[in-house]
Amino acid sequence: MLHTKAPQIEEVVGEALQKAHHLGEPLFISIVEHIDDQDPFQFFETGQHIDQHRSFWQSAENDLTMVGIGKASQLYAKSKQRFREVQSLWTQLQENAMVHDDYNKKGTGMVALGGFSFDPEQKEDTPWESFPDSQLTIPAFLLTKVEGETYLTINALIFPEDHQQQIANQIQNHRDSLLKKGEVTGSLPVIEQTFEVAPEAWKESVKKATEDITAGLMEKVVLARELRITFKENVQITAVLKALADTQPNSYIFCYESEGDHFIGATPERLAKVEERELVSTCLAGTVPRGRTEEEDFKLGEELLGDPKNRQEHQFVVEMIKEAVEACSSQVEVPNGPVLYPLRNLQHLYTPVKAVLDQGYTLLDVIEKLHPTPALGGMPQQVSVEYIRTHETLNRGWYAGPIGWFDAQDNGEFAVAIRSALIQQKEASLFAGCGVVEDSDPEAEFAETAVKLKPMMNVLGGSEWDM
Ligand SMILES: C=C(O[C@@H]1C=C(C(=O)O)C=C[C@H]1O)C(=O)O
Ligand SMILES: [Mg+2]
Repeated sequence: MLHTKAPQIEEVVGEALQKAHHLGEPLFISIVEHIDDQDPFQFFETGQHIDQHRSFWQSAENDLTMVGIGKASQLYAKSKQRFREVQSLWTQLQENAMVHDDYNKKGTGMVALGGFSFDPEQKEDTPWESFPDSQLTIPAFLLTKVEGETYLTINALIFPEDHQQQIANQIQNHRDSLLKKGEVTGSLPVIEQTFEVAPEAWKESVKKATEDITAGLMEKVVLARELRITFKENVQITAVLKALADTQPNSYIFCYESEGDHFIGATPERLAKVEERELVSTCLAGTVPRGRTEEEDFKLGEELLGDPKNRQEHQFVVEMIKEAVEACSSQVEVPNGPVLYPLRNLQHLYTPVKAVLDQGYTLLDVIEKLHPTPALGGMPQQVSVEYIRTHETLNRGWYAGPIGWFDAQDNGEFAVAIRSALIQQKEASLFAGCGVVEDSDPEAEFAETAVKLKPMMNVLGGSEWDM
């Protein structure tokens, strides 16, 4: 990879064309510029006129926002080896790339954004036809807000037969229209109908799972259920996204647009983050609602910390993550017990795991080892995933799968896509699951999933909705 100063787009395209001719194959170009402050939601909104393939990511710590418009290239892999395949496609793409970047900030330049489905062995497509087993996009235009500064990356794949002027003009025009100032004006949707998919059968399945656990089949399994909504009109996605960001602190705000469908959510759960080889993973499992008063809130939190059933749910996650992290890193630090992680509608048990990633491993290697953790699959991993495949009637698609990004400097972060919805024009499917252990009570687990649906319901016109 070649690093030089950011020159005129036309010059870069010309230079890339010459090289592409010489090589007889396409060449990837990436140009990073420092720009004036730009509203990411407006950028996302304007981007729909350029390509209906967009992505949005805001970290839970709110220190990194990225908005991708269009696709300069994509990484796909279908097999069980999908994480490795994506990694090797990524390495290949970087070999033939010309990068013009004066800043070298994380999340700028060549960045891949996207995700993976929960279970690549799930045969059913509906309703996830637009979201393949893995889809990572290197956007044509990427807005990055990091360390209080704003950057725009232009990425393009230049083919030997391309026309210099035409390509340069097109890039320049799109760039200029994306950076025009304006307001996001859309409104939140109005619900026509909500439909809870088979609640009684779901409670039965929780009961059956507790029996199977008692019989020794496994120790924990996460079972999810679905809520379907129809709206009066097509959902205005930017308004929903902005409302999520406004109402869900301490959460990753994400949206992936693929062939007109949107997968959107506000998840609190980090899977793994790597920055300059420092690895952080997170154990998040065990749940109670927030209290209506400060007193009630405190009481609920204390009860959660002392509750054996929730502690057990959590402990399985800690054990598995610790083992997976130890397999690829050193100096692993795990606190002795969990603390509370407060969200707007619920509070969880939280244990961070820190380590230094060993040479030779990448973020995707870590994701491969971790996914799915017992927070989304169960314990043991293989048995619980198969149990979900056979007993859960919904198709998880990207729900509970790893979503995130990585850049060419091996920085990156993945979260698990919970507290989320698949939105298809006037329809939405919301998903929520819970960790079932031996002492789980079906009614209580049902109530827990209802609270987990709240963050999405509240921004989808369901503010009156209560369990
Ligand atoms: C599966 C979900 O959440 C997971 C299950 C939790 C639990 O059962 O206590 C808590 C956090 C997540 O690990 C979901 O929100 O859909
Ligand atoms: Mg739970």
